[in-house]
Amino acid sequence: MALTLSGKAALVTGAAQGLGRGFAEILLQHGAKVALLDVNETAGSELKARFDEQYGADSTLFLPCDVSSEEQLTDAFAKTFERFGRLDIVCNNAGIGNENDWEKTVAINLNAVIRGTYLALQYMRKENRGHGGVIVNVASMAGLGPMLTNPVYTGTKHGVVGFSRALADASQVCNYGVRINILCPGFVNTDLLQSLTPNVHLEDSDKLKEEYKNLIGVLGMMEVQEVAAGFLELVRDESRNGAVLKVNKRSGTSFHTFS
Ligand SMILES: NC(=O)C1=CN([C@@H]2O[C@H](COP(=O)(O)OP(=O)(O)OC[C@H]3O[C@@H](n4cnc5c(N)ncnc54)[C@H](O)[C@@H]3O)[C@@H](O)[C@H]2O)C=CC1
Ligand SMILES: CCCCCC(=O)/C=C/C=C\C/C=C\C/C=C\CCCC(=O)O
Repeated sequence: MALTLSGKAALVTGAAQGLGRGFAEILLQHGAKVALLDVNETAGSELKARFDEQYGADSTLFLPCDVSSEEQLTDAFAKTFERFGRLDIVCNNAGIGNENDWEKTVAINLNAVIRGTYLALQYMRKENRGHGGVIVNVASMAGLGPMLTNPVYTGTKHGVVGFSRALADASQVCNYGVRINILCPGFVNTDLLQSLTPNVHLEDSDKLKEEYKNLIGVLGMMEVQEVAAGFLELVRDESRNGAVLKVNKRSGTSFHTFS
């Protein structure tokens, strides 16, 4: 069965640009209302203005939010529920790749995904006030195998995969009425890839840079829309819980594979 998105309310973190923006837009195109959370207030406000023209001002809400702040994330969930009167879809997407400030990377990529998932359950679980729903946690193919230039990033993404799979099974056993799925893209053409800097904790960065280039050669480079289609599948396919969807590209075609 495919979930109907019209009349549903969603929350997407890191929504101002890149993949988060693509996920928010595909939800809007299918009739959902979307709370856009991002730490970048300028980009978030500009996007909200653009979405107002295309989808109407009532369809979105921009909430400035640093997901690594417990107070800000909790407040953003409360404001979303207050505004839309319900919460059905949550995408924990915000992520960074800073290996040098690795504590910040763990705080955003893993701790905030855990907190965002628990907050989502609080609002969506059927035995609370919720209608049930779906959570999509954005990991990476680096959540399934090693990315040599980015060991901390790799660790956080493996953490997202393991945490989300365990909770998906718990949700099923305990009848929460909430599906939890995991999206693992390969390389996508966004600003994140421009933010890679040499890792001060590692030596011989030239060899690692070579590895990185080779990996892009093997996995290819995707555009946001190709990944957004996979995201939509995880949201809409009601038979999917605990699904890990790999999206990558070869010979110009993007592949969706469940593992
Ligand atoms: N671009 C790629 O090749 C891939 C990206 N991913 C994952 O996709 C997710 C999105 O990445 P991209 O769109 O590529 O990156 P991006 O850098 O283009 O966008 C990330 C967004 O998150 C926001 N953000 C960063 N820190 C935040 C915080 N503390 N609180 C709230 N918002 C924050 C940024 O302001 C930005 O709008 C990340 O989790 C990333 O790890 C996964 C696989 C591949
Ligand atoms: C911080 C740098 C930006 C990284 C963006 C990103 O997440 C890209 C990931 C691309 C590939 C992942 C790298 C290594 C994983 C290697 C093999 C995984 C294969 C696992 C499998 O097929 O099951």
